Amino acid sequence: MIFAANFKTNHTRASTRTYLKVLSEKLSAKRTGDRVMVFPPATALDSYKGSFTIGAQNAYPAQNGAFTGEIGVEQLEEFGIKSILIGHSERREYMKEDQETVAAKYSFFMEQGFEIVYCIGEPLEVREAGEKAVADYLLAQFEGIDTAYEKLIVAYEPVWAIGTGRSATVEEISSTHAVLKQHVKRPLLYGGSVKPANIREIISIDGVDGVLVGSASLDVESFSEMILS
Ligand SMILES: O=C[C@H](O)COP(=O)(O)O
Repeated sequence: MIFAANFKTNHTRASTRTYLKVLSEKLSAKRTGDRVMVFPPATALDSYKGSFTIGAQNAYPAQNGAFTGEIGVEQLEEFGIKSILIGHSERREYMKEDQETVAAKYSFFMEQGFEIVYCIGEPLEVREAGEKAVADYLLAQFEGIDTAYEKLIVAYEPVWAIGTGRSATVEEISSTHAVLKQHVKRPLLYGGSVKPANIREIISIDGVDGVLVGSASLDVESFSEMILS
């Protein structure tokens, strides 16, 4: 099982250091075979020691160069970071990353040998249009994406469940993951209001290989509780 924390625009360098120190102490009790990944904000990236993987929430698809405000591979290599989130719905929405942009970023970091957590998810109006509409929407988000890449992890995050406190139902997760598993033979995470109260139910669903957690991962006790539950 993969437990991934996406801090988004939360935590500082100091609070991330404290968080990871506490997390590292707790993870000695985790089940063998579970993986823990933490995606802190860029200012908190560093080469931390612990039984977790540190990943970047984003990076510009270049080794380095004249890309004001961006970080590239050079800045990630300094800390030995080789995992990255790509396609998160918040970047598609707020940073206007369209499918072409997302696919180009994916191809670049795939060529660099990065482990990629590739995020997909439908808006509420698509969910309300029915399961076929959801399947069509999600499969279109694999346009330009090499789903055979051995370092690919997919995260299914229905947009309407992100940050709302209302996760998708067991039936919605089960049926959607079943469709995705027909097309992608890689680990498949669920994200969208995962928290200690629903984690057991969600990771017990067939086709769920882990979770990508936002809000409920910001507190190390909460994230640890989900991992160790
Ligand atoms: O990357 C994490 C997802 O956006 C889920 O966020 P959330 O747990 O706050 O709903």
